[in-house]
Amino acid sequence: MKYYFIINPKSGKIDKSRIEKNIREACIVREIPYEIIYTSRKGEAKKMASQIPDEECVIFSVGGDGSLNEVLNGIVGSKNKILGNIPTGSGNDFDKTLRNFESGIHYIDLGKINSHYFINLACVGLDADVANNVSVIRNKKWVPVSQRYNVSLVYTYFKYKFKKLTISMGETTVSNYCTIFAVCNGQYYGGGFRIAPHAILDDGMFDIYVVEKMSKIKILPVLLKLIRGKHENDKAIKKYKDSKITVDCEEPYTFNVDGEMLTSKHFELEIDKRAVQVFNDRLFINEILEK
Ligand SMILES: Nc1ncnc2c1ncn2[C@@H]1O[C@H](COP(=O)(O)OP(=O)(O)OP(=O)(O)O)[C@@H](O)[C@H]1O
Repeated sequence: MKYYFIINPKSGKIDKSRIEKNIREACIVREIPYEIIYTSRKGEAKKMASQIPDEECVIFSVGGDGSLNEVLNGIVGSKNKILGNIPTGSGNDFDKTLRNFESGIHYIDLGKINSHYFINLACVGLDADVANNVSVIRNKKWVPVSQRYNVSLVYTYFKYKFKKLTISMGETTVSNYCTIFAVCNGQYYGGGFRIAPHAILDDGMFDIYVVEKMSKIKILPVLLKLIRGKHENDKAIKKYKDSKITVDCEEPYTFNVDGEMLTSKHFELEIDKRAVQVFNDRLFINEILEK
């Protein structure tokens, strides 16, 4: 079976020439036919993945969660293309859940938001704005790469404006101004916050976390608990499990979807059960990431 590697040279800080050398060595030792392709701009990974012949193969995203999302959206629907991930991005949140899954090739669930697929998490509210504003902070050359998320957190905390959402799932409707709304397939977001410690990649359900409007002073302890992974029993945090959700907003609102932005006034989210095969041979992945 052939392996394809789609490398985002701009992801994270890992030296991609070393990764390329490790890929070549790992494939040659195993006598696996392979091809390496580099992206030159945003959006290209999806196109490249969709243009690969629909024959049994593994297509690896070599990058962060944004690149993985692009490759996923390029292969979804194919019965032959298996999704692989060599996590060389800054956050790599999806891999933090996948790496605890059994080694091998597995069918896992996907989330769908309007017509866009996601593998890890879709969120809207303060936490999503922090992730979305990282792209604003990225342009400020005086902010070190390691501090982008923290600077975005402070910037977003002061600028955040609550917006009203109507969230419908099963018998439940939540209609209020929103602090946090996270729809999780994976467990981690924001470069390592374990928002959904009980989320399972193949259970056919989203783990859903909602924090309604509260004063900005009261948000701080909730955020601190979230950062420390101690938020599960906080009364301000409501938890649900469902496979279908609709969200309506009075004005356009921007979801963060696997690290990418999606703006609309109406969102339909649903689980596509066991919709993609993922490659999780940890020996192979770790060999490529080795120094
Ligand atoms: N050659 C390229 N030049 C510029 N941007 C690219 C290129 N290839 C892909 N991109 C875009 O770069 C963005 C960030 O990539 P990615 O998410 O893989 O890395 P990251 O931000 O370092 O990691 P993470 O999302 O895990 O924090 C994505 O939106 C992707 O579409």
